[in-house]
Amino acid sequence: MAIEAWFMEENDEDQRLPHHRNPKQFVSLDHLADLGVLYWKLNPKDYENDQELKEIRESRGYNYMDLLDLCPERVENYEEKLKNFYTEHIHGDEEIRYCLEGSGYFDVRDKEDRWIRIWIKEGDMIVLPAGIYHRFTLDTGNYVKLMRLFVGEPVWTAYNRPQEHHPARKNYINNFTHKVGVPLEAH
Ligand SMILES: CSCCC(=O)C(=O)O
Ligand SMILES: [Fe+2]
Repeated sequence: MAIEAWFMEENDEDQRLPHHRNPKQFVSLDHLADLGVLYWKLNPKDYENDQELKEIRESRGYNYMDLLDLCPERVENYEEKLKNFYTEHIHGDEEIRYCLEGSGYFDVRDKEDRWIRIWIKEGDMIVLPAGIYHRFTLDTGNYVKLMRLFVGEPVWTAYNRPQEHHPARKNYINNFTHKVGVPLEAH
């Protein structure tokens, strides 16, 4: 099954809960693609020899790779990292994550500044475009193992909102939000 995403109910409940609206309001992959969010379903079992992953990495130039095993025993400053992950931010580059085990939520802002919650599970790979406001939390399963990919030397710097003057933000706005409904000839 494809990935699930939905509009979030914003309230003070535990961030690890699903935060569905009532009734549930799901978001399609097309809607995510409109925001510049890319998605692939891959086979996580033998990721070291996966031809499909290899092809994605080659075609998009993702030559850097490491693994993030998100549990207190394996991550320094675990609590602080989790807190930073859930603070709304952007990056100067794409954020590319491939879920090998466990699950978690990537929240992204849509064009009307609503939160969309994207549920990442084993085999889900997503790319968040540079400049999109986002955050991440574990779900109630409390564990995820992610592959992180990057073009060249990785830069993980997070710029917390507001960042309206950041070049990556301006670029994102130009590419993904301004041109909605405008015919191609008009550009
Ligand atoms: C746990 S990876 C996702 C968190 C995030 O947004 C980031 O690392 O910048
Ligand atoms: Fe991020």
